[in-house]
Formats: sequence, structure tokens, C-alpha cells
Amino acid sequence: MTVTTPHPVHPDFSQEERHLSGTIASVLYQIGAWEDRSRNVGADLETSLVLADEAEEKAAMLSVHVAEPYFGSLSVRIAGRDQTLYVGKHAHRDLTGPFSVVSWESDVGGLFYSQALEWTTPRRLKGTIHRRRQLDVHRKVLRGVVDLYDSASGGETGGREEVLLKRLAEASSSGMRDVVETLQAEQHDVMRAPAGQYVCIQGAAGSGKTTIGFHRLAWLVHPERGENQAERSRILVLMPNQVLAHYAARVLPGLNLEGVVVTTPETWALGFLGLEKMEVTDRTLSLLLTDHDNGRRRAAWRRAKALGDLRMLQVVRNHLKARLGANLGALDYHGTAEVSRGQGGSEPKELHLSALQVRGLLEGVLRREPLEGYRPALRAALEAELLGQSGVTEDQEAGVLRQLGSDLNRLMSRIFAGMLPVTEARRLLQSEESLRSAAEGVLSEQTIGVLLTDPLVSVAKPRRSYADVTELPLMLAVAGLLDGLGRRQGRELLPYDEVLLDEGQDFAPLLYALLARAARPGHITTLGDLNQGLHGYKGPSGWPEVLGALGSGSQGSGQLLTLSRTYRSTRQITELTARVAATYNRAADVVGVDRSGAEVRRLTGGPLARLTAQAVKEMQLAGHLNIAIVTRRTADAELLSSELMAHDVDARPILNEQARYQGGVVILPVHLAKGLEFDAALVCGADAGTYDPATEFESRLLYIAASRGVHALALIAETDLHPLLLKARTD
Ligand SMILES: Nc1ncnc2c1ncn2[C@@H]1O[C@H](COP(=O)(O)OP(=O)(O)OP(=O)(O)O)[C@@H](O)[C@H]1O
Repeated sequence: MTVTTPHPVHPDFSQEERHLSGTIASVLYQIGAWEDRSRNVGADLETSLVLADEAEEKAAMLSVHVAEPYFGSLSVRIAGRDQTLYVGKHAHRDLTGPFSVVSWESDVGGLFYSQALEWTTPRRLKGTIHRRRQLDVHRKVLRGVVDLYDSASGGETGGREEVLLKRLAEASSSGMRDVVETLQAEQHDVMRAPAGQYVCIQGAAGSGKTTIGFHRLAWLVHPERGENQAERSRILVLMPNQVLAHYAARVLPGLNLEGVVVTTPETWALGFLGLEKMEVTDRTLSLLLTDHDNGRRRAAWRRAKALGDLRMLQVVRNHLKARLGANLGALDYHGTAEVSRGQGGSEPKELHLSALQVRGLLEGVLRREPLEGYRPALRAALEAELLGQSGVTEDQEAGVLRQLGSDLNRLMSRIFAGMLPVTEARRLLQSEESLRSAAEGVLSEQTIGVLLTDPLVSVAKPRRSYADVTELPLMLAVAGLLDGLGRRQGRELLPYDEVLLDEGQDFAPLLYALLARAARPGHITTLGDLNQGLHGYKGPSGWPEVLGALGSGSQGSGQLLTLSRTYRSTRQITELTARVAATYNRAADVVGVDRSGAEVRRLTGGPLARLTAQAVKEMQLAGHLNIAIVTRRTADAELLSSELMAHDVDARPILNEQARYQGGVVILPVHLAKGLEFDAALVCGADAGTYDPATEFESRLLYIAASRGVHALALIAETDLHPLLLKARTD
């Protein structure tokens, strides 16, 4: 029998308990006061209804936090006065007593996480921190008090690690863990990278990128962010696939981020282009996952990469200029408007723009590269020129423009005839002559050659109309250059307040440049891990390229931040996955939280289905609820899921992006497992035949498969395990 020493009760425990009861009473009192106000009628009906609505909303927001009003405290001295600030998920102001709570997103709340010991208050007073304390409150009960930093007992206590390890040891849910209470200093600093600056966050699998990204959004909507504050409905979150987008949409409201738009770049692009009915394909990925010919794989990779290259923006620009110039030909403009003569009379006025004048205006617009797009800019330039000619007063302008409208419409539609995003992007790629002339001086002869080949001939095309992920950025580029990019509000196109991209290593540099035109300058945060790049064929070569692409479209500087520690998995799992990553990334320096767990389970020598079923049952017996069986291909998952039935294991298959992950035992191919995590992960077919050690792409897949487990990992192979997964002498 093992005897565990009970954790000594903290000397301040009773005092903290009293403070907690006081705070809960104060919060309840405040909620009651707001609810009363919402029932009282004010000066006039409209004002009182607005006030009632506001009070009701405030009461509803605060009531979620009654049971856990805070999770930590800071003992500080400001201008010679000692006080304790309690930090929670929602601010509460106790007007008469000491029971106020500051929110974690506020500047002062942020001091709970950082390592700073001094700061300057908004009133320019010097503040000093004496103690940081974690308070484990659950359902109105204080369960523990741990000092994280205490200047009286020598500074850092090691308590932060203790609290973190305890939290990480808890079973994962199918949603997102609440990490507000245990954010680490490194993560906190990254989360608070200055708003209004492009930020790239690089971090290994499980370093908390997605978690940090979502918390950054919560931080950005806080009023203290001033002019950089983001409004929820004007935030766009782009996840790499629908499985993760649904997951994100489910967890964001928990961070008070209702109304944020969460989708994938493809769905967003199609929606923006008005092509929702089109099917999206990724024929390059299909080829990479199924074709064994390395020559074909390389050619497909190169072409996809060339299509997503930033320089394609200039190629599209040149192409559109040529097309507009050709459409314009010798078109000129004639129109007539009734113009007021004064004393109530009017006379018709002939207005004319010669072909030379129209061309001059168009060239001026193309030189200016307006963010709102060539079409609205040219229209505005034509209107301004005609109004100047008409010599009317300001109050007559609208009337004159109305009269000229239909002739202008006719001219505009001839200049922009046939220029639709899909047709224009394809015209550029399918006509060697167009491509060569648009790419002259921009792309090398070799790249032009790559673009003119079709390495995907062997990959089936859908019967209905489709757009491939590699051509979508080009279509968006056409749309953006012609008509601007952004979020639609009525008939207006406005910039997003903030765009967040998860798994940013998989997005094309061209897409970044276009998103920079769709968001406020500097308001893009991207998270990713270059080691997990599965879609390198459409992704950037590194983060500097991303920052370059973001900066090319608008102003605003950017920075690259790195998360060096990983939190997801036990030491046993992290050590093994680091070994796989090291084969293709020598610089990979993955430091795991030192949390010990079960030994990695290795099962070999038998049919895959039987071994897998055995592993699932073992994992369930060990108490794991969310278990993933990860296969190399979709077809493997489909086959194995039916074979497992015969072994009394019901694993829900996730075979496409439309499937939802809701916990339990699931079986899915590795490319759909990316970004998800489970209590236990089983890598099925963990052998060299399945993941070819000579191909970097395969090692990346293996890394992703093996890094999905939080507490347990099983490696399953019919015969021999993959050489990288063999038990090392140090295991
Ligand atoms: N400070 C923390 N406290 C508690 N748990 C944490 C903390 N940081 C990260 N985690 C946990 O670590 C796990 C990994 O986090 P997350 O999924 O955000 O990582 P990621 O870097 O996006 O991973 P991947 O690259 O694999 O998608 C999650 O379970 C998350 O809750």
C-alpha cells in the first residue's frame, strides 16, 4: 500500500474561504440589482427599454461566473498602499466593499501570468507585485490555494508547474480545455503580442497554438484594446478543414466569442465569390496520398507551389490590365443630362469623354492599385470627370449622375465584359500566350514551364463544376483586384477587424497577401507548425515569407513568435514524436512538459483489426474515453472500421470533412486527425510499408498521427514497427 502525504492546508485557506463567500454574495447582489433595474421603467419608454436590455445582458453575463468568480489573486503595492486584486474570467465591480474582480484580459489581469514584478498604472503610479496566488474554486467551493510567487519566501515557488501538471493530467473532453487559469508566461506573452501588428505564431504540436489564438481573440475584443479592439461579428477565423471549423465554432462561445465567423479558407473564398454550389477539390493532395511515383509527386508539388506563389498576384494584375486594355479598345463615352439653368429652368447638356480620355482614366486607376478594386475606382473616376465637365453645383451632382447612370453602366460592362473570377483565372492558366505575356519579367522560364504542365491528369475530376484549392487564390485575386476584398455589409465591402488563421503553414503566400487586403492593416494572426506542414505544396517556405506576403499588400509591421514548450502529451509520447520530427527538421527543439504517463504500447504480430481491438479495449480499461484510431489513408479507416465490428469494437468513422467529432471512439485518416486531440491515440499501420521512411511527407504524416494522444499512445503493426518507433534503449 502506498501512503501519500496529504497536501498541507495553506495557512490563508480560511481567510480565502471567507473572501470567496463575500465575493459570491457581492456578485449575487449585483445581479439582483441589474435584474431589478431591468424591471423598472425609466424616463421614457425607449430609454428604459434600452437600459433594461443592457441590465439584463450584464446580469446574464455575470451570472455565468457566480460559481467560479475568480481563479487567482495578486498582492500588490501601489503608491505605498497594499491591496489584493482577484483575477477572474469576468470583471466585477464591488462599489462598497473589497470584493471586486478584474478580468484576465485586462492589462492588470495579465500581470497574473507574466513574470513582471513591477508595472505602471494608467495613472502613472508605480505598482509592485508581492504575491501571485492560484485559487482553485469549483462550484462555489474553495478547493485549494497555491502560491505561485511570493517575495516573502524567496520568489517563484514552483507552484505554477504543480497546478499545470494537475490540470494536464485531467482527462480531455471533446471540446477545448479551459486554459485561462493555467496560461503560461510564454503563452501569455505571445497571446498579447501588440494588436494591430501581423503576428505569426510558430509552435510544435500541442504547444497551445490554437488555444492561444482563440484567447488572443478574446483579448482583442476587450475594450482596453482601444482603437485595435475587434468587434466579434467582424472577426474571421479560418481553420484548415470543416472538422476543425466545427470544433472551433463549438468552443468559441465558451470564451465569450459568440458571433465570430468560423469557416475554412475554401468555404470563405467560395462564399465570397458567390460560388457556394461549386465542389472544392484538392487533387494535388489526392495524388500525394495515393500515387507512389515520386516524379509525379514532385511535379504536382511544384505546380501547386507555383500557383500559390506571391508573384502570381503580379501575374494576375498584368493579365487583368491586358484584358481591360483589350476590352476598352476605342470605346468612348457620350451622355446627356438635364442641367439646371437657374430660375427653375433646365437645359440638356452633352457630355463626352474621348477614347483617349477613358483610357487615361483607366491607366490612372491601374497605376494607383486601389484596394477597393479597379471597377469601383474607374467608375468613380469617370463620374468625377463627367461632373467636372458638367460644371453643376454640388447639390445637382446626384441628379446628374442618376441621368448618366445607364450610359455609364453600358460603358463599364463593355470594359469589364466577361471578366469573372473563375473564367479569368482559368483563361490565364489555360492560354499559353496569356500566361507568357502576363508572367514576363515576373516568373522564370522554368516556373512558367511548370505552370504549363498538368501533372494531375491521372487524378479524377468531379462531374459537377468544381474549383481546386490550388486555383482558388487566383480566383480570389481576380475578384479582389477587380472589386476589392473584405466582409460584405449590405452592399458595402468593409475590412475584417481581425483575421485568425489556424494551421497557417498550409496557406498559400498569395492567399496571405489577399487576406491582408481583406482585413484592417496589421490585423492578421496566424498560427502554425512548419513541422506539421502536410500541405507544403500550397504553403509558404517559412514564416518570413508569410510576413513578407502580408506586408506587401498594406502597411503594418509584423513579428514571428515561437512557443517552445508542448503541453498536450506525456513525456513518453513527446519523446517519441520528437524523434520522428528530428528526421526532417534538425532545428526542431521540442520541450515537453515533464508529465509522466503510461509507457507507449507497441502491438505487433497479428491481424491489424485484432490488435487494434485489443488496444482499444486496453485503453478503455485504463479509463480513456476519447480514443482515436488513426490510419494512413481514408480507405484504410473505412475497411478497418467494419472489421473492428467483428471484434466488438464500435469505432465511429470520420472519413470526410463533413463528419463531426463529438468524442468517444473514432477512426479516421491522419490528414483529418490533424489539429485534434484525444485521451488516447492508436497509430494503425505504424510500419515502414505504410509510412515510407525515405519520404519526408510520410514522416510528417507519422509525426501528426503519433502526436494526437494526450495520455496514451499505441503503435500497431502487423509485422515490424517503423524503425523510428522501435523501443529506444532509453525508453
Ligand atoms: N497553459 C495550458 N494549460 C493547460 N492546458 C494547456 C495549456 N496550453 C495548452 N494546453 C493544452 O494542450 C493541448 C494542446 O493545445 P492546442 O490544441 O491548442 O495545441 P496546438 O499547438 O494547436 O496543437 P496542434 O499543432 O497539434 O494543433 C490542449 O489540450 C490544451 O488544452
